[in-house]
Amino acid sequence: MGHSAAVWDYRAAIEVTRDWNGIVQVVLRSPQGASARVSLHGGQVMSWKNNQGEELLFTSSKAIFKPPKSMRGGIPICFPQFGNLASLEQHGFARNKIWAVDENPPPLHPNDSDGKSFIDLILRPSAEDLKCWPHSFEFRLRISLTTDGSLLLISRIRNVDGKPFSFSFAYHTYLSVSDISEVRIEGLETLDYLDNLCQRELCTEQGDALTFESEVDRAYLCCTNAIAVIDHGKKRTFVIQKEGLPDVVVWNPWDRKSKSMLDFGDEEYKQMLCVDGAAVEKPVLLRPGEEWTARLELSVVPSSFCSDNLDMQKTCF
Ligand SMILES: O=P(O)(O)OC[C@H]1O[C@@H](O)[C@H](O)[C@@H](O)[C@@H]1O
Repeated sequence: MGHSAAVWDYRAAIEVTRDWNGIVQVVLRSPQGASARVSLHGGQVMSWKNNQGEELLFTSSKAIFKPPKSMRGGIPICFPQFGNLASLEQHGFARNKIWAVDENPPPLHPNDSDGKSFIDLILRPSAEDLKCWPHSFEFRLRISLTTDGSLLLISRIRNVDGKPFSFSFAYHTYLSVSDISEVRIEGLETLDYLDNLCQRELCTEQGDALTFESEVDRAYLCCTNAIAVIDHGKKRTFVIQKEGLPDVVVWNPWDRKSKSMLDFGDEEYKQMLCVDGAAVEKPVLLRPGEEWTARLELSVVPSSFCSDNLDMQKTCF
């Protein structure tokens, strides 16, 4: 694979399996026992477990694991469209496609290589994709698990076309929580958001922290680079750090919408919360030959964690 074993032992850190549909899944492991499972279907992270083997991502008990639909849970990739605002299918086609493994990926940055297991997945448009979205691109998704069990997703999208194109994007992250009533998000206070439940009306977050007592479907704009999802029930905090992703989408379907989704249990809204690092408000414009990078790092710390520790730098002004 072109890497020295001291830096990265591909065979020791990665296991390749197949799911019920014969689709390749890749398991990354950290030396301390954390793991992440990634499917070539959608380039989707299906599972992320901490050193104690506890699952950190939500998967619906009614999830359908059959292409071409993406599975309800984990981290689907929304590209080249987020939501249903343009002509493509909801959240774009990337989450429904079979990605390829790059067997010879570019090496990790020397400062970034210590103990990480990683896999590079590639998506290029098929002839069918080009009919509905006529833009040639190469999407490289690097999924890494650090020694301490953090999950790092780096997307590199390159315009390999002769003309510019624009897109929107999200890491649609289904976090597993103890009970939604025990959860709060810090880092979104005072921010403007588009409320998808009110025709994308522009509102401003008023509370000290975001808590949940009904359906929420919002795109927070110009967010800080780090936010915290504090789960009092599990006494743990997800720290979400992002680069190149100005927006954060927060979604919980609550009871009524849950009942309308075939691949979601009626009560499962209590155990999940989607918090997506995203670029949705202003489409990303890529000129021929240009590349766009978006980085998301998810880690978990004990609940004594204080949000003062977060790097609250703005990503846009
Ligand atoms: O059912 P889907 O296509 O996976 O989408 C689920 C939800 O995804 C969220 O990110 C959107 O903001 C919601 O509007 C949407 O309902």
